[in-house]
Amino acid sequence: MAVQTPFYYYDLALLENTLQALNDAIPSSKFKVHYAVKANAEDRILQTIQRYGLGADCVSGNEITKSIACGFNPSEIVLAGVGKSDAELHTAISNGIHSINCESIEELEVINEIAEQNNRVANISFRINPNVDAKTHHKITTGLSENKFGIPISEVSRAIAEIRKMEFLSLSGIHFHIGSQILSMDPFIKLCNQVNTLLDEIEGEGIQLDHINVGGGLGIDYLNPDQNPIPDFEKYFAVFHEHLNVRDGQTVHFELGRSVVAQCGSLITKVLYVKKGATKNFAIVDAGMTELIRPALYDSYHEMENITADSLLGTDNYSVVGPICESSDVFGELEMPITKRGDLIKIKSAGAYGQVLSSNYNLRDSAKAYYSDKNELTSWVGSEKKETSLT
Ligand SMILES: Cc1ncc(COP(=O)(O)O)c(C=O)c1O
Ligand SMILES: N[C@@H](CCCC[NH3+])C(=O)O
Repeated sequence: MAVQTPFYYYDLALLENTLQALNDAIPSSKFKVHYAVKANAEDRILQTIQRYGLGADCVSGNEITKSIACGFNPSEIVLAGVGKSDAELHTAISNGIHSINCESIEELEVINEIAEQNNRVANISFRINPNVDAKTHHKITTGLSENKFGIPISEVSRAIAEIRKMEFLSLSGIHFHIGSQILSMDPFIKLCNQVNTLLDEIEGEGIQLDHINVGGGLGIDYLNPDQNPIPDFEKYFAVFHEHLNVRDGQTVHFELGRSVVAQCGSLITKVLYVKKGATKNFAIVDAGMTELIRPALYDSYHEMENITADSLLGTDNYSVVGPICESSDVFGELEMPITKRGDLIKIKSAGAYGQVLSSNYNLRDSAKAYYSDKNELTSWVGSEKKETSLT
């Protein structure tokens, strides 16, 4: 079978185990998880997640349309985004999604107009910027005052005054998202404390909210993906169960992306050349920042493994680089079994913010996705090389 490298490989059994672990860890019937579609929007991934009862957190009109096509009920879809276009708002409102996370007072008037055109009342959550430091990479921090996201806490009263004037809007919740790849629970505890104070204030204005959306952000173990394939959902949910003062009748929404899908995906790439450089060996592979941009964008670490090398031949150090015409097109440096042209390298933890962030820069072809429940691929790897497992 002709299989073109590079390709994404998704372990659906691991995805299902992760979803089961997530559901088992939910401590309260008031908790509802919406999967952040931006992390991976492959049909089969979305369909699997939908089967486990999660809702969808979208950031574009196309994500809403795709989520509905993959089986999500519009009443379990939320939309966020600092710059929603009129067309995207039409998509959200005409489909009757659960709520729109409004990120500025300026946006309210536009949403109100579009709701009126659709002759519907739109449920609004205020996305509030809590100025909580997520203590993660600065490029994926979203809840600090300097970030573009959300309404500043100091503006909440004004936002309430404005929404009261809008005939086609109903304030049903508040929303937060402080950042991504968060491993310490401290920022989430700080967030809970901020939310509690704000809930008191909002209730002081005579408003009862039906949901509190605390966003996503739970991190994964990029350093030990094989040992820790499933994040500690129990510890994460316990923080909110313990620290959030949820009122009777209120639900708590979560928007988890990375923690659901990162570990089930890998990028499989073939070694084109092993080149002896002046100071190091380069393993030049056929995947690049076009298939996985995280190392180039955030200097992020992804574990790699030569899955076809003969381990008896010894090891050497390699800088694994892609073919793209950019010096940042580097996946990392590591010691691997002696590597040669034609070997396959598995770049792990690529299921989140991998394929969705791919591009055709340098006019490259788009890499395809394969899934573990089709054994065509395992036999392909086996016939190309020696018997090896992708999982
Ligand atoms: C508003 C919002 N919700 C949810 C997520 C998902 O975050 P994560 O993949 O870290 O769980 C993001 C991305 O950071 C986001 O911007
Ligand atoms: N793209 C980022 C996460 C951003 C999340 C979206 N707000 C990453 O790969 O880590």
